[in-house]
Formats: sequence, C-alpha cells, structure tokens
Amino acid sequence: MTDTGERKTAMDAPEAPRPEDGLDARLVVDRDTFRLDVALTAAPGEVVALLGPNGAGKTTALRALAGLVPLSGGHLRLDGAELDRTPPESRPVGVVFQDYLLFPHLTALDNVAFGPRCRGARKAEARARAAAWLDRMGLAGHAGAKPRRLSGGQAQRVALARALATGPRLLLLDEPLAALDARTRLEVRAQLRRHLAEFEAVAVLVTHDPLDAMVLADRLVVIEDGAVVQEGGPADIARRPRTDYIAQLVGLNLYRGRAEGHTVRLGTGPAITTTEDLAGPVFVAFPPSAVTLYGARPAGSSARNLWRCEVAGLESHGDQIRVDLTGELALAADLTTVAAAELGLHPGAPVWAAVKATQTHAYPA
Ligand SMILES: Nc1ncnc2c1ncn2[C@@H]1O[C@H](COP(=O)(O)OP(=O)(O)OP(=O)(O)O)[C@@H](O)[C@H]1O
Repeated sequence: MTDTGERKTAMDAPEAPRPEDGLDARLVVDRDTFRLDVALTAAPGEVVALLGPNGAGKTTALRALAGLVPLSGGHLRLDGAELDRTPPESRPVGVVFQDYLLFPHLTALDNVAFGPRCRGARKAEARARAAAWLDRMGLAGHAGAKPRRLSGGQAQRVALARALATGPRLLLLDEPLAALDARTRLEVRAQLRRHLAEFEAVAVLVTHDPLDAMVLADRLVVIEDGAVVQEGGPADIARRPRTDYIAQLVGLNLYRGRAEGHTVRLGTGPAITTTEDLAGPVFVAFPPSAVTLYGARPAGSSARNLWRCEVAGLESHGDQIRVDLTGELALAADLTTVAAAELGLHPGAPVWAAVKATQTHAYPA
C-alpha cells in the first residue's frame, strides 16, 4: 500500500507471498460460562466469513482478533508476527463496526483521516490519504459532509475507507450490512464485494446472514457454541450442511443416518432412499421444494420416500407456504398458496409427504 492509499497500483512486480503471510490463529477466550475455542487461518487476499447463530461467539472472535478481549489461550499470528500481546491501537488491523461508529462532529474526510492520524501520519498527509480513499469509494463529493448527512450506504463506505486508510493487514467487519434496509443492502453488498475483492490482505467478517456470507466470502467458518462446526467454500457448505443450523440457513431438510447402498436408515426412524450408493454414517439432505404433499395415501404411487405426517405449522414466504411437518419424519415442505388451499392444510391436518430419491443428496458424515 502506498502513502496515498492507492493499492495495487505499483503491483507490476509483486513480492512473492511468504508461507507465513496471512492469518494464523487459534482463539481461546473464556467469558464466565462461555468458552470460545476456534482455529482460524486465512491467506492474504482471502475473505473469511464467521457465520453462526446468536451467542455462538462470532463477535468475541472478532474482538479477540482486534485485541479488544484478551486471549486465554492459543495464538494469534499475522504475516508471521505474534500479535497476542500487541495493544489494539498498535495492531495492523482495521475494524468496521456494525453501527460504523463514525464521529458525528467530524466530516467524512476527517473521519477517514482519523485512522492514519492515530498511526502517526501528519495532518496534511492523513487528509490527502483520506481524500484518495473517499475518491476510491465514490464519495469525493461528500468529503465535507458530517455523518448525519450521509445515507446508510455512504456511512458504511466512509467506515470502510477509515478502516482501509491505515493500510491494515487484517480487516475486520462486524455485521457490515446489518444497519441497512433491504434495498440499500443489495447495492452496498455488491459494492462491498468489489472492495473486498481488491483488498490484498486478510478480511474477516462476522454475519448471521447466510446471503452476506455466501456473496462476500471466499470461505465460511461456521461457529456454534464457541466451536467451529463446519468450514469450506460457500457452495460446498450450502450443498453439504453438517448441522441443523446450517441446513436451516441454506433451506434444506437434513438427516443423519447409516447408509447401506441406496437406503439410509435414520436411527429408530424411517429410511430414505437415495440415488447415491454409500456405506456407513451419512447425511441426507433435500430441499423443502422437493416435497409433494397428499391429503390421502397416493394410490399406486411408486415413491419409496413416502411418510405419514401431520401439519405442525404453516408460514407464508412470498408466494409460497412453508409447511412444518411432524410424524414418521419431521420435515419442511414448500407449496404454492393454491396447492396449500386445495389440500385444506391446517395445523393438525394429516398428510402424506413424498420425495423422489433423485431429489435427495447423501454424503458421508
Ligand atoms: N462481556 C461479556 N462477559 C461475559 N460473557 C459475555 C460477554 N460478552 C459476550 N458474552 C457471552 O459470550 C457468548 C458469545 O457472545 P458473542 O457476542 O461473541 O456471540 P455472537 O456469535 O457474536 O452473537 P450475536 O450474533 O448475537 O452477536 C455469549 O454466550 C455471550 O453471552
């Protein structure tokens, strides 16, 4: 990064990455009854999303990386340097907080210049760097505006510029889009994706929105109850969820059982017929849209995956109705509103649920 904040300009002869470059951490944090213990590695240029339910420990992990909570154990190395004992203000780390935390009394320019100033840059230099960053973010025309005059999306970009203007080797983003309304979110998500793609160091973002994670990150690390339960590329996680939480996020019915060829036995429950030929512990997943419901047992149906169920709940999702079923197999089914009305579905109604083997997906557990 140059002093003006222009990155990737003098990159004609980039230095070869060293094996120790990037993030190498094991974050152990004890907080009363809660323990976080997650290993986190990332190469320069990689965007990693920490995804997980409320209280999983995502923010604690981010705060530990920033140095705002001490590690009880583990290690934290960035580009080969130990950071465990480095105070937050001396870490080469930029943070974008959920509500941006812009200084209300400072202009956009001075908000961005604040970062370099804190790191010892002279005023003129810090402001020049800030101006270059605002320009890059398409905000040159708003340099003199105070935060209250900025839209949510503009404020988000100022916060991002402020974090990037210090030339961080680790960029941390805490729920970067959570403060925005749905329409702005779409646009800001696309912009943020572009800026993250250009960022040559490590970026870690925390979110509980699967879409943000899938769109923005190269790799997802899913945390539940203080531990990593699954990590991988967005497509792999969406296709092969390994916990109920992830399956729900990506909208799949998920079961665990033992495969014998094309049959997967689910503990004491029923069996599911799949197209995959597997043996041993497996997961089976299928989308709610793959489920067909019948008011009575379908006569002459060749479907092997046919279960007697009962409607536990109904919820409308756009032009679809999500039906929660209990019975031989607990599952979610998506129907059109018309189909739900024709079946006269209501809580407690008995139904038969069918899924074709070709619509299921089995993979080793
Ligand atoms: N200052 C604190 N002192 C003690 N326990 C805390 C403190 N802050 C958080 N915790 C606990 O640590 C656990 C993890 O919280 P954390 O905020 O990291 O989760 P999260 O995944 O970011 O959740 P959310 O999505 O709700 O922000 C929770 O059980 C929480 O109650």
